[in-house]
Amino acid sequence: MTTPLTDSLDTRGGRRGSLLTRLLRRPAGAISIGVLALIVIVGVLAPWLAPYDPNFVDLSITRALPSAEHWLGGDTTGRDVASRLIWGTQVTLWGALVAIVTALVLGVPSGLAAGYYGGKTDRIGSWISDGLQSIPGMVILLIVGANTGNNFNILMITVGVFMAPGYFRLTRSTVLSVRGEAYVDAARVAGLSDARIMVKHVIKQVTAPIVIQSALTAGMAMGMQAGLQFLGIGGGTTPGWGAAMNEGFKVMRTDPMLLLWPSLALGITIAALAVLGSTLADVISVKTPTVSRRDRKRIAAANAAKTPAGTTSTTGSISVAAVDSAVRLENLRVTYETPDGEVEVVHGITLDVSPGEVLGIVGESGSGKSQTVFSMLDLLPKSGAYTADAIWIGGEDVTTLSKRERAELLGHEIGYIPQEPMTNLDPSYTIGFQLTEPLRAVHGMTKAEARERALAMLTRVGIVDPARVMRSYPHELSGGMAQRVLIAGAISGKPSVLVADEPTTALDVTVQAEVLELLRELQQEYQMALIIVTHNFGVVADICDRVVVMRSGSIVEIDDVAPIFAHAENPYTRDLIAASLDGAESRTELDRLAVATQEGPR
Ligand SMILES: Nc1ncnc2c1ncn2[C@@H]1O[C@H](COP(=O)(O)OP(=O)(O)OP(=O)(O)O)[C@@H](O)[C@H]1O
Repeated sequence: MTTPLTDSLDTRGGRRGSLLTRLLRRPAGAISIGVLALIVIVGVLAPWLAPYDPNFVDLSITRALPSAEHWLGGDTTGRDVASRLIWGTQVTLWGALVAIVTALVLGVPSGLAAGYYGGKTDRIGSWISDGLQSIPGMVILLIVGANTGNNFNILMITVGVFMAPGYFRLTRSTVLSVRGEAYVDAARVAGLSDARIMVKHVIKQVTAPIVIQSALTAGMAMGMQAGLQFLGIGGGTTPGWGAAMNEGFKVMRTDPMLLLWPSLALGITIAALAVLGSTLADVISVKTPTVSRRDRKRIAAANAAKTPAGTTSTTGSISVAAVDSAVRLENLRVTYETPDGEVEVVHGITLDVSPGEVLGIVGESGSGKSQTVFSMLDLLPKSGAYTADAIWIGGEDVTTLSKRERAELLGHEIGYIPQEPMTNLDPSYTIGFQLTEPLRAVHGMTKAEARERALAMLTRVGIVDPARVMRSYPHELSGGMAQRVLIAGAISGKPSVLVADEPTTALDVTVQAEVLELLRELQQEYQMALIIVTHNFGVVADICDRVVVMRSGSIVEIDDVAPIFAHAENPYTRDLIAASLDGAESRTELDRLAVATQEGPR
């Protein structure tokens, strides 16, 4: 049976032009960009625009007033003020660029590593960053200046070093928030390497705050540079604006214009950078795509619907030989480091899944279902750890493999379908990119091959207009469509085991039935072993061959579905069945609802 598509494209939002276009639409953005563009043009074209050599002395124009030959007059030693100001633009911009590039090169990669890897990397990075911030920068600059003959470039690199902690902290905190996003875990599950995830899914989120920070940092770097030159450090023969301010300051009473021109140039540039920074912040935050309110409500309602309960005991079952199992866990234990010490949350469970079998892992919230599958996928968070006598996947004990070899199984041997489809898709990329990226990076397909496979998979999971969906962003899809997209992604690598963690919990009731039907069809078509984590015995009744019942980190019962429903041995299983089926729509009821939805007006 083919699965009809009942979800519709939600076309809210969409693209609103490039960043530059959106900036230019705002008066503050247009003015600041215009001013800065003019300053950059003056700086770059200084050799052609400046009418005189900035250091050429013509005593006849000493303290001369503005004239047709010397637009801003002459300074106290007979040099052309306009030429020095124009060359000063180039020097000031260059100094700011050196400082920003230094700060970026030091701060961003270290912030990325600290946020992404955490642990020791984070601690060391944070110590260095805090240490740098506690050192009085000006004292170090004076020492560096004294020891390098006031070398301008070295001084600006030093300024950049002291600005690096700003980038480090910004990048680290942005990465920490992105790192927890489900779509980053989804990218790992799809088999992408850390480096690729960092480049494609993390750096993109960090770019916007860094651009804003750079606009503000440029102003600060110019201010520091001018301050140093004002103190007579790092000026040399280079006529920077700060050096010009120093000279003007000395004759402020008699020739105030000599102080006014460089101060104006510096003030206008820093103000334009500050305005650009805040407009950028506005524009970028407006653009960020988000999950629609309807989908947020749906996800929140589904999460709230989960119910708790409580008991213990441990059992295991081996139905086939290890090498013949699609998956077999032997004596799996999962522990977490907590402030109160180590806590064991899965207590030595043993279970197996045969090729082509659908196994349900059922239990109340907190019973250890997710920890069990995360251990299987090697995706426990950093504070968690597992031990097992063996974990067999595809006839191989994967506990003997390295972390990297384990990661290579993801996307190839094991596919994963998450609980909340929306949060598992990166809002910054089109569906097409997110489907083709693992196919190209993990399966080595060409762009065309990956696109063809992705289109075929989308068609297979019941998406009626796959080309259009490929061009869409996640926020343009409904929850059901997003889940179909994730299913398409999970099976596109043709895994032999598919793990689905509460795949229907976040979906509308009518869509739940369709998605379960689709999973069953795909499992039979591809002859995959399907492990389905659920708290709902209704799902078990619909789709599973065998069921593992978990409670408080232990298995209380394992059996085929029919005998479990007919005469479950454990009272907890019987309670769970009663609780799940009471008030939950039966398969027939779900089918009836789905048919009514397809037939009736939408
Ligand atoms: N990061 C963590 N630190 C400490 N304990 C944790 C952590 N994550 C999970 N646990 C504990 O592990 C136990 C099992 O959690 P698990 O997520 O496997 O439950 P579950 O059965 O999948 O429930 P749910 O259906 O709510 O996801 C719970 O008691 C939970 O509190």
